[in-house]
Amino acid sequence: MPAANQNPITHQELTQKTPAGQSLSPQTVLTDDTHTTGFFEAAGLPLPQQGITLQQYLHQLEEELLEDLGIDREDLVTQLACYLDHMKTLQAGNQLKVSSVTIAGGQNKKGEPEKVTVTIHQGEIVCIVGPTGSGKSRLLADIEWMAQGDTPTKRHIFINGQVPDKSWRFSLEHKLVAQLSQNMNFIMDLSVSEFIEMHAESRMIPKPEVAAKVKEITEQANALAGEMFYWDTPVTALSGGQSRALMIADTAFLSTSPIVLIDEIENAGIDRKKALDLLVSREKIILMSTHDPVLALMGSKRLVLRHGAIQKVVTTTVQEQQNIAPLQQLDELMLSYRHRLRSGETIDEIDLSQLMGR
Ligand SMILES: Nc1ncnc2c1ncn2[C@@H]1O[C@H](COP(=O)(O)OP(=O)(O)OP(=O)(O)O)[C@@H](O)[C@H]1O
Repeated sequence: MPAANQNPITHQELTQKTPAGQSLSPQTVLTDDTHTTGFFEAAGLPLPQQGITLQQYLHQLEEELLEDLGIDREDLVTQLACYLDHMKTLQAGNQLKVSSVTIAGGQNKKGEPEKVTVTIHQGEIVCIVGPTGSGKSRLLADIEWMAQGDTPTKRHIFINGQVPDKSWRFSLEHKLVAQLSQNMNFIMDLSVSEFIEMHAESRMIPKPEVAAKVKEITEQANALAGEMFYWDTPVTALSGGQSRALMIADTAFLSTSPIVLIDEIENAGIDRKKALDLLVSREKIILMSTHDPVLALMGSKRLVLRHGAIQKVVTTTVQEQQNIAPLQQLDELMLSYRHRLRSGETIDEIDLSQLMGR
């Protein structure tokens, strides 16, 4: 049995360190349920004996061990409370199966009614198109925040046909929606692998599997981006396109969020089709704002925005799906000229023979 510590934390202090709303108290009995076990293991602490209270456990911890780990008892309680809270949120998110998202119209920028209700089902990609400033990003933001008539558009968003639970809307931990926005500026001083490890940890990925995730995500992100980056590259040194590629691979392999919102992936200069394939294979609901015809036709339908409202819902026809291939050829041709420009060549002739010969 470890020696009792000289400065036992008081009952009052312990209670103060326990965040409000958490069911952790000094008298909480530490059972061998997987969550507390996982926490103590990850922290490098001895597993508590069966039936012991949190306070008794803390008193038993050796001072030397805590010093080695660089943690004191008060921080430990705060961290355990946050960890249990996080587990609870994750479990709630995982248990919730999102089979549909419904957008119920509100009003346009002039206050006129938006007479549309659209339901998007699991596994569907829906595109959002419209002129600059027509409200595409606003629509994505409404979904992200699960608007309930409380945004400028007055839209309502329903999950599985119902008003979403308040905790999903306002909790920082709400995991229903992953957002890949246009600006992916990293401010943290982390390497690519540290960044992925941090995400893997917060997703409760078992420690032995984390290294494989880092490798897989780095490889997949590199397959989307242009110039290679490595696991030890600082995230702040990634280009805009590389950052987005990393976030896309990270979302595809680590995020459990059933809804993914993508804002103008085409501006990132990454392989758009590969990126979509990665995300779609995870059976998510995808909403993507785009100006790109190839991407727009990959969706099952597209929402056409104008003056801040959904003006029209267009279902992609079979003919349009067949038109993706020639549009992609055009795209590749443009891309080849872009590469030539980038590598300092001149463009004196345009060769359209490949297109004509299709
Ligand atoms: N229904 C609405 N009522 C009031 N304001 C709106 C409405 N829809 C959009 N807006 C506002 O209009 C502005 C332009 O919208 P937004 O940025 O969503 O356009 P966008 O289509 O994404 O543009 P871009 O293609 O340039 O990215 C924003 O300030 C947004 O909040």
